Amino acid sequence: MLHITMIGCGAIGVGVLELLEKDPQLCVDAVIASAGSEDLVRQRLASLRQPPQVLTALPAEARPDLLVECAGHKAIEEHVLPALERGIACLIVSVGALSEVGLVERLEAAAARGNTRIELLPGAIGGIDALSAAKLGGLDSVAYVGRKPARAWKHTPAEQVCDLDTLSEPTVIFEGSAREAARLYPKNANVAATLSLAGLGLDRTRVTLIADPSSEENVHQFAAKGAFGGFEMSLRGKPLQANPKTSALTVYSVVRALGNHAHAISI
Ligand SMILES: NC(=O)C1=CN([C@@H]2O[C@H](COP(=O)(O)OP(=O)(O)OC[C@H]3O[C@@H](n4cnc5c(N)ncnc54)[C@H](O)[C@@H]3O)[C@@H](O)[C@H]2O)C=CC1
Ligand SMILES: O=C([O-])CC(=O)C(=O)O
Repeated sequence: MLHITMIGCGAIGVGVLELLEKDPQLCVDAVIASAGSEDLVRQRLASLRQPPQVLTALPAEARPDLLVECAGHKAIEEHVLPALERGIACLIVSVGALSEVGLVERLEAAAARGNTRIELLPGAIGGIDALSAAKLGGLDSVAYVGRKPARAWKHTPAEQVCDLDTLSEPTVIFEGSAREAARLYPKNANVAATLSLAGLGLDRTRVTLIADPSSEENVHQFAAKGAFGGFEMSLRGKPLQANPKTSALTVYSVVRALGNHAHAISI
């Protein structure tokens, strides 16, 4: 059995814990919550058969097999970097955090010192395997369009671009590089960062973000061209009820990745 510690216990975290109850080969022993939110997190976990322990940091003596981040960009600096230094393998869902200049190199250095690894999870998008394979032959262009219902852009810089409450037609709220998208939209542009890290890089991947008042789905589309040929992908994700910014597929992506570490055959 694999012993896991999870960072963050919000919409993704709770969804992952509920699904993992069905897998006897995986056990989340502890969740790391933001300081001050421990009681709220314990309430969220109360319906689980074996609720994990709630902590605010990984204890010095703890050695989980895996640490999985489902919290947000700040958790990478706060929890993932120190865990890597201690030799704990980490899975990351807040991939947009890697848009901060120098953070990729710091993560690599920490993992090297700890003799361990970091896995960036696909989350709400698919096709990362094909894109990162295509990169080996050389890519010419990768363009990504992320389209979400207007409510998913609440409390983001999109509020300075348009009035989300009265929006009547699809509106482009951002055009630019994946690095800038991930910096400005840390809860909405992780997919843009993932595609760019798998493909042409954070500065050469073009990103368009759209608020669409008539959509009920988080739609992720990308097109790639290169020596391998061409690739177009369109994924219509259902948002999680607990957080309309986040697609349900992100939960399944985390559970799949954890299962692949535990099961005899990974796919
Ligand atoms: N790669 C992908 O496709 C996607 C990635 N994400 C990332 O996942 C993150 C979490 O998503 P949700 O669960 O929907 O958000 P959420 O807001 O429902 O839950 C996040 C939880 O993490 C906790 N948290 C935040 N910072 C923390 C820290 N430093 N240490 C411990 N706990 C912390 C919060 O208190 C909250 O309970 C997002 O912020 C986003 O960065 C989200 C959707 C898709
Ligand atoms: O869950 C999604 O649809 C994608 C998302 O929020 C992100 O890319 O950060």
